Amino acid sequence: MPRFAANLTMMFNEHAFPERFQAAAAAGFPAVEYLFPYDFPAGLIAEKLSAAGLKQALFNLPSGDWAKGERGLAALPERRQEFRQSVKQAIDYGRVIGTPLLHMMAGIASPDDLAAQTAYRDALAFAADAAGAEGIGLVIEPINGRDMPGYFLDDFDRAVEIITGLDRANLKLQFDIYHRQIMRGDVLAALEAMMPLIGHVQIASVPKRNEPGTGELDDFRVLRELDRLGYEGYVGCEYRPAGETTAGLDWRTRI
Ligand SMILES: O=C(O)C(=O)[C@@H](O)CO
Ligand SMILES: [Mg+2]
Repeated sequence: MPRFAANLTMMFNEHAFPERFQAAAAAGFPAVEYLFPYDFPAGLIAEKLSAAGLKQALFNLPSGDWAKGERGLAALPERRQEFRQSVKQAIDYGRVIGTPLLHMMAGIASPDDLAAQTAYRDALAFAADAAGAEGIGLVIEPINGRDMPGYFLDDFDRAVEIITGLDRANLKLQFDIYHRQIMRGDVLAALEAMMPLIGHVQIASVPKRNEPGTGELDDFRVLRELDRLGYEGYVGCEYRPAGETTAGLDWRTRI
């Protein structure tokens, strides 16, 4: 059975963010992930984690002005300085919170734009090296264009090619089963082929992004396949509960 991390951005929204840690632990999760910790002091997040007896699985680098539609800075050449500052901020937080992984979002840019391609590869190498110096891994995640129109990293094969090309031991793929099913399907074959490069996995049902087991894919079969393939990381539960979070958690007993 995979080890699950509750995604506190999507789950336990019945509580204010700082109270979600305790709620996730009470619901039996050993670990948590979320998009951004930056609205709170890193020390407070570390206290909440430790008081709840939780491990941190991952969080994202600052990704620009989310409310205005920004989804990362890495592929935006004109934001290079800000991007580099964001790497520093994420690593400062990561050190205090104790995260093993950071997710670097690419931004809204055309994948065919040569300047964006160069900026992205440069940003990725910079962030991987800076995180690696602190013993932290870096992941990148292909995201489907229906949820995130115009997102630069919109293809799994391209992500694999970029990761392989940069050849950094701490640079891996964030394989979100929900995005893969929407973009390409063929989930089991892709997991097997990409497993050596996978640093983090996330799951939600397709198409509604609710609890696993409520959509078109046999999510439980996919989760058992992760075990068979020897995946040892966390599986982030990055789904929107259909109702109250704890009321929908019985899917974990059906794997
Ligand atoms: O949307 C997702 O999927 C994620 O994993 C986020 O980190 C980025 O929005
Ligand atoms: Mg995801």
